Amino acid sequence: MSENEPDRPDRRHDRRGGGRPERRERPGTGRVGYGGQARRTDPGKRSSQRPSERRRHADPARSVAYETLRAVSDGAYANLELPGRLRRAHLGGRDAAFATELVYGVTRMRGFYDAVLARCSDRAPVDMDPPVLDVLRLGVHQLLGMRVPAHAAVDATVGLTRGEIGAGAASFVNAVLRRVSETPAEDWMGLVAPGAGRRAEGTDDGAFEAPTSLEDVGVAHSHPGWIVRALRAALLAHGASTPETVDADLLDLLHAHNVPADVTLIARPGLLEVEDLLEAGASPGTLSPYAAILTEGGDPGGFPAVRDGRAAVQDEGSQVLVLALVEAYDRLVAPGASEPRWLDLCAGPGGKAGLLAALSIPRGATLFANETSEHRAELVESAVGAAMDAGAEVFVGVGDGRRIGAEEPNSFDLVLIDAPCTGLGALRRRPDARWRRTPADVGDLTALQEDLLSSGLDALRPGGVLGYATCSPHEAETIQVVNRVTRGRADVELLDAGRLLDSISRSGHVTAGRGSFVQLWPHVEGTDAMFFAVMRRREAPAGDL
Ligand SMILES: C[S@@+](CC[C@H](N)C(=O)[O-])C[C@H]1O[C@@H](n2cnc3c(N)ncnc32)[C@H](O)[C@@H]1O
Repeated sequence: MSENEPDRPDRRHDRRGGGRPERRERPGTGRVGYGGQARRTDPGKRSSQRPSERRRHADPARSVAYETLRAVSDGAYANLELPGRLRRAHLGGRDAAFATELVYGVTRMRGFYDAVLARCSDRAPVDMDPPVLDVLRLGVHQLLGMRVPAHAAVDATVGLTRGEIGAGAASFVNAVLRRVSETPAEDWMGLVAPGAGRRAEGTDDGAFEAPTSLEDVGVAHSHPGWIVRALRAALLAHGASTPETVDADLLDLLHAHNVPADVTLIARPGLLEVEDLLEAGASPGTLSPYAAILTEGGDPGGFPAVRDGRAAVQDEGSQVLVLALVEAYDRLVAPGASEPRWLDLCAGPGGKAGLLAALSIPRGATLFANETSEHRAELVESAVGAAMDAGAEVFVGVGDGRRIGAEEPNSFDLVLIDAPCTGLGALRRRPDARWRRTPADVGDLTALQEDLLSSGLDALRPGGVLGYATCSPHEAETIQVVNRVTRGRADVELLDAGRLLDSISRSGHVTAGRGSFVQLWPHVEGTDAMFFAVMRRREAPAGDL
């Protein structure tokens, strides 16, 4: 076994923590002073190597992980930053997988790891030098999240520190990580978050201990407290939980955010048969008839159809909301439509536009894909390329979607608004979003979302259908936006999005639809937490119907 390999196959974050462990010695009684010698370390665990023999430099995988985390701390996006760094360091195979696990593991669990570090140092994580904090988090992830053997995790992280930061920091990191390693991984949760409650994996029969503190729930599952509270409220608001079940459901949801999601592909309808992906080793999806799931970390780039755009990476939640909207169009609009025009108001980077473009071909519709960012509009152009080669008529434009309703009123038979949002529904795939977002973002985004929805409704032809979607379940961005905008409009009716979802889903019945809205959940449907509502512009003012 290489030193990079965990000694247990399961690298997942252990959801069962939170129960009170039997106490041995209380960590934190021997905290490590910063920038100097450890005040207390177990002499029996000291390295037997002389300093001159100790590792001076990190291996390339850890270096790439460290540099990526530094970039993320400075505002970069992990998913955009890491691939280029892996390429430039010529890392592939197991080393690339190891670096990826380090980056995403630390990004997911750093809230919990910081609570552990706070017990092992006399300096709070927020007061540490950011580079030192990043290496410490890398070390803690190896110790607690990956179960890399303690000596390998500590020595390699100290070598990384010595090479990247300096000898003084290396001795501090050495002392703190040794302190962390003195307590078994499974005990840490109960120590730093005793009120987090407990939910045993795969059971709902009594193996649940209710949390007594939402702050501790956030620490244990590494989510900021405001997100924990917002998600709990969202579970209730969307009817996914009752007051009796909400705490157990919340723990399941937060746990799901910390488990890496499988990559899901879509075989774009009319361009590729989903069977072609299944024959190449993918598994069928659970909701979308066009979904193919790559389990075991399959590489989408290995599929020629992904490379040429007949297939794409797309979560099933995103697939089904487009399919449900087009189902509404087929039932209510298509029979009377001539030269239909479709609008994707917020199209970048183009995942849903790619699906809409494929679906527009047999329906003879022209798709206008609008995006406010020039760069993201370029990505839309490439996403719709394969459908255009197959005959789709697509125009990509750069503009502010808030103005289209006034500039082109009553013009489109179908409008999709996949609104800019907090992304709290996609934390499995974008773990850095939980640390980037703030409660203030919610207010800014809901104002924009309301303006976009009003504009999209104005752009809709009477009789046309509109889908409003977010990859966030936050009540303010979902139910409240739709209710506030539609309340004042007698010309708009909400359609039963749940029934539309049922009619296009593989099983024919999905519990996610309640009333007019659909809210999917990672811990229930296994998708991102997409919300969508479908509405129709009435043919005539309500009084004349
Ligand atoms: C959730 S993303 C859309 C994802 C896209 N539908 C897809 O499936 O790939 C929201 C997009 O809205 C864009 N956006 C933000 N403000 C906008 C505005 N005022 N008008 C149009 N697009 C906007 C953002 O740049 C972002 O690309």
